Amino acid sequence: MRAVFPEGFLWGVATASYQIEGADFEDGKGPSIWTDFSHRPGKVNSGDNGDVACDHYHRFSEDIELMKQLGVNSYRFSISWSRVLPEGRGKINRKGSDFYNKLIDRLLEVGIQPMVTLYHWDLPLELHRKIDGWESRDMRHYFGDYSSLVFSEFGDRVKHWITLNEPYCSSHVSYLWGEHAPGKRDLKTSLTVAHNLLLSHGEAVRRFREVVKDGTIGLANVSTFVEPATDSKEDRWAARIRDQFINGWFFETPITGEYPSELFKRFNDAGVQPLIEDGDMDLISTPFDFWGVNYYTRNVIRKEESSILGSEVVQGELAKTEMGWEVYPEGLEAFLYKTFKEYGKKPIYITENGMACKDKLTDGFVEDFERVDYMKRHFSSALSALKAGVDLRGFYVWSLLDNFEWSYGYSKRFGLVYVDYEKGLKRIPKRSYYYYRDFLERD
Ligand SMILES: CO[C@H](O)c1c[n+]2c([nH]1)[C@H](O)[C@@H](O)[C@H](O)[C@H]2CO
Repeated sequence: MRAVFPEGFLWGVATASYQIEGADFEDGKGPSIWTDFSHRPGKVNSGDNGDVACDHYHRFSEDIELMKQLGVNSYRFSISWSRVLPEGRGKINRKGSDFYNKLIDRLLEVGIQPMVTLYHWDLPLELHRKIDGWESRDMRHYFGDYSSLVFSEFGDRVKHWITLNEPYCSSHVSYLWGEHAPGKRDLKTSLTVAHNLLLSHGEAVRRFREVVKDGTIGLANVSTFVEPATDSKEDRWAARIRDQFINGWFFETPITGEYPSELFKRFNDAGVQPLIEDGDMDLISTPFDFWGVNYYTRNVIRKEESSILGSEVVQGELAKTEMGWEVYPEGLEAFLYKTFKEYGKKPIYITENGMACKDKLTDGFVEDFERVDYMKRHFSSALSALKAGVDLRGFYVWSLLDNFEWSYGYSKRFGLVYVDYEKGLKRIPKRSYYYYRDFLERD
C-alpha cells in the first residue's frame, strides 16, 4: 500500500526524551519536572522513573540501526531542554548538545530525516521552582531563548520542527487532572498554563523565522475524535463543547487568534478564563507551517451538567487497547479532514499513532497481531484522507521502543520493538516491526 502514498511522504517512528533517554543525572544534565514527579511516592505506577528508561542516551547507535533496518525515512524525537540548558536558561551544557549532534549526524548518515520536538513535557525543574514554570507569563521568553539556541545549534541539519507536544497534556493532564508533572488540580491555573504554552509556541515560531530560513515548524496536538453518545440535542451540544476543550482550544486558537467562543464564555462566566493581555492573541496566532496530529482514539460524550464542561466521557462499545482506548481508525480520517478543512488548510503530519498491547515474550518473540491490525487499519484511514484531498505529508508510529509511559511507568508497551527491562534492556523487534518493515519495503 505504500506505493499509493505520495513521493516524499515521510514514514517514521516517534519517541520523546524523558521516555527513552535515561542518563537523567549524567553529563551535566539538569533535573526536569518529571525527574521530581517520578520520584514522588504514588505518582508513577510501581514507583517507576526515567532515570535509566531505555538507556537510549548510550544506545542511540543501536536504536538508529533498528530504524535503518526498519526502513523508515524519518524519526521524530524530542530534545531534553534540561540536557542542553541544565537550569532552563543561561549556559549551554556542551555534553548535552553533543549528544544531539551525534544523534542527528548519525540519522542523516543513514538517510533518516529528523523531526525534532522542542518540548515534550520535561520542563527544567529550576524554572518550575524559580518562576513557577508554565504558570508564569515569563516562560515565553525562556522558551524563546531555548528555542533560538537549539535552532542555532541544529537548524543547519534539522528542517522539520515541532514547538510543543500536546499543550493539552502539559496543561490539563498536568494542572487540572493532576496525573502528570507537576500534578496540580485547578482549572483556572490549567487555563493560565495553556495560555502561556500557546504564547510560548508563538514566540518559538517567531524565533524560528529569524534563525532557520529553509525549514518548517508546526504544533503537535492531542487529536481525539469526539462524538455524542446519542443523537439528542443535549449530547450533540455536550460533544461540541468537549471538542472545543480537547481539540479546538489548541487547534482553533492558533489559527483564529481567538479561543473557541462558546467554551470561553462558560469559563468566563465561571471566572476561570485566562488573563489575556494586549498582543497575546497576535503572538499565539503567529503563522506556522504544519499541524502535527497525534491520533489514538475517540471519546464518546454525553451531557452532564454538574461538570463545568457540561459533559462526561462514556465507555464506547468498540474493542479497546491496554490503555482502555477504543480502536477507531474511522476517527482518524474524519479528524484529518476536519483539521485540514477548518484549521487553515495546512499540511498535516500524523506525528503519533499506535497502541498499547499485552505484549508477552513467548520463545523470545512477541506476536503482537493486534498492533499489526491497528496499524493496517490506521494506514488505510490515512490513505482515505489523502484521497479525500487532505495534504497529508507523513505518518509517525508511536513508538519505536517500549518506553516510560508517564504515570503508567513501564507497565504499558507501545513499541514496535520490545524492551526487556528484566534482561539488560535488550531490544527485540515484534511482529509489528516486521510488518512495518515489509510495508515500507513493498512498492
Ligand atoms: C490520547 O492520547 C494522547 O494523544 C497521547 C498518547 N501518547 C501521547 N499523547 C504522548 O505524546 C506520548 O508521550 C505517549 O507516550 C503516547 C501514548 O500514550
